[in-house]
Amino acid sequence: MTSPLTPAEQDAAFRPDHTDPLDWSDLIEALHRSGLPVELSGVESGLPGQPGPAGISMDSRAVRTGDLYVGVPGANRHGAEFAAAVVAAGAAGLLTDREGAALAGDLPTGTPVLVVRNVRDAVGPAAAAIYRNAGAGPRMYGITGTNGKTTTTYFLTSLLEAWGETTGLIGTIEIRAGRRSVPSTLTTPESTQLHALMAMMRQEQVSSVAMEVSSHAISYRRVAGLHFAVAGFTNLTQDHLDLHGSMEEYFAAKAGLFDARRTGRAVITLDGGPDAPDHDGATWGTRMADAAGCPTATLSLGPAADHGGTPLTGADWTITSLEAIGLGYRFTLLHAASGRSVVASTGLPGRFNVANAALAAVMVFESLPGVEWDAVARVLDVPVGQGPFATAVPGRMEVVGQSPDGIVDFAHNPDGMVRALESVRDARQAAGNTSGRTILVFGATGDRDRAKRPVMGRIAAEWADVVIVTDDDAHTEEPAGIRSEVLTGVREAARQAAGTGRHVEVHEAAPRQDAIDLAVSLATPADTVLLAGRGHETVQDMDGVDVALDDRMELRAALARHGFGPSSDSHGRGRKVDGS
Ligand SMILES: CC(=O)N[C@H]1[C@@H](OP(=O)(O)OP(=O)(O)OC[C@H]2O[C@@H](n3ccc(=O)[nH]c3=O)[C@H](O)[C@@H]2O)O[C@H](CO)[C@@H](O)[C@@H]1O[C@H](C)C(=O)N[C@@H](C)C(=O)N[C@H](CCC(=O)O)C(=O)O
Ligand SMILES: Nc1ncnc2c1ncn2[C@@H]1O[C@H](COP(=O)(O)OP(=O)(O)OP(=O)(O)O)[C@@H](O)[C@H]1O
Repeated sequence: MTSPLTPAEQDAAFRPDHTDPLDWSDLIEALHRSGLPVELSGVESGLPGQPGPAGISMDSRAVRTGDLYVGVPGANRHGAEFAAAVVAAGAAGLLTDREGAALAGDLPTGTPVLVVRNVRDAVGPAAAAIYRNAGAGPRMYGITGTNGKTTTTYFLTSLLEAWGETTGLIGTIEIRAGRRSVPSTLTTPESTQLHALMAMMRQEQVSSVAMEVSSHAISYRRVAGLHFAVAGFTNLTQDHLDLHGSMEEYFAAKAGLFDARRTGRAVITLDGGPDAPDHDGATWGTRMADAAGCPTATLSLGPAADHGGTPLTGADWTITSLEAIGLGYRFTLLHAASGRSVVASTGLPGRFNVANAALAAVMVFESLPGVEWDAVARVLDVPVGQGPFATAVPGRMEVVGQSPDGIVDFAHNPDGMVRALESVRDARQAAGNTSGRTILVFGATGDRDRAKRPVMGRIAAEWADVVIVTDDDAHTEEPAGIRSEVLTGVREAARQAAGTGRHVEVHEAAPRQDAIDLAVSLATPADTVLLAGRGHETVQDMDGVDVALDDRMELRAALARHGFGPSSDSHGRGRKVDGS
């Protein structure tokens, strides 16, 4: 992910207008209360008289005067290497581990150095204390899962706003506090920034925050010191194995969110993804519900599940019917305990967006138990294309052209690819379009999870009629090498398809702008051009060079160049997909 902001600009955007300095003794006391013994060095006799920290940062490029600088060990270096420079630039003191204290060298006399055993454990509690976040602040909604986090957070804020809440949003695309918004760098920011943000949310009188919680964030303790009123789980499928090593480890990282010390109530989607291998028919969702350490409500997607399943028995909430209308859907959600149902609709293509909308609705119901059912029904039960789940989410199944349909989606892992490809095929079928083809443009990211490249290549050729392999963020890797690994999978599946009489046309084209133009040049009005992988992103990282590239703009321009028109509102007549 690439942000147009520098680390310092990004960090500045997250800070509240003012924070009173925290006494050093109060900071040490807060760490002790969190079970973290602190050794103090750098001060000869007791704590210094000067003010304690009024901010906190773990990046030397973003440190401000008066900050506590946190030196964490990283993959490339130890952050404490920068301690002398940041103290000279005005940092109030250093929080680090033993190794960091040694690396920091001689700091000016009187600079407090707080030494803890595992510094990542201490950052969240220290930041919470500095920004006075204990027990204060907006109601927090956390979302985890491989896919659907961003979309669900947008649906959540949109629904909460319909109830008159002032919302904040923290995720892959942007960070919003009321009316303030900045583009994101990470899906879940570091805890230094998260706690600053919480203070800013209070300042902006935000009452509820929807936040994506990545597995990286849990593993790196970024959410330490935060408390979620409700946390939701979408699904688990292959991704991020470079960090976690195995699906079991990836699952365990996600499960860490549903710890009673961190979360008040869990909402777990049971059938949002595939079965968990070697667990006797259990899905990752049913395993997550079993593993959750806090009170849990379960959601079964039934007809909105992958390939349209039967609802799982015993779920607290169930989607009982689903109707496709234009590119969107209308669905019914049943609450088992009360026997009551609500009808809701989403304007976004893809059954998975019904799953995201249902999860958002259940999380709100579960967080506001006294809420008036009829008031909720009035907000949700509106025509497709209206209401809280009509919200377009930037770069998520975003429709930018029609005849041919031109769609930009962020699918960048195997499951996301299958879902996106399936939904465009379903939409054509439901519209009675039998001649249209799927023309897919995608690539894989460099320096990340190589194992998924051929897998995504195979999926592309299994589902699309024309596959154009191009570049994504190559980072420091050679782009042609990445394309070739993807193409291995594409060609293998295309050969298999040929054996069954299905022809898949395969191309390699770069740069990405050329690939998009090629896709549109091959399209007829009955086809769908799907650009997968980059979604809302506007900058492509090619060996450290930021190249301006927005798939949505490129696709619009290519459609116009080839004489096709832009999209118009597409909500048409109803077509029954499934349900009771
Ligand atoms: C691979 C990875 O996760 N790296 C994280 C890690 O960086 P690192 O170990 O490479 O750090 P390093 O370069 O060795 O530096 C060590 C320390 O020195 C500091 N430093 C370094 C250089 C400098 O000039 N000044 C300075 O202060 C760094 O801020 C860091 O604290 O520690 C840093 C500080 O805590 C993180 O910001 C950084 O996240 C990077 C930016 C990142 O891209 N992470 C991605 C993979 C990520 O977290 N993604 C998830 C999931 C997204 C998804 O679901 O798809 C997310 O939540 O975004
Ligand atoms: N519930 C879902 N199940 C499966 N796939 C989904 C789901 N929701 C969205 N997708 C697919 O995954 C892509 C990413 O969606 P979204 O950004 O909402 O997820 P995310 O979890 O935030 O991903 P990331 O953290 O990588 O941004 C979408 O563009 C779509 O192709």
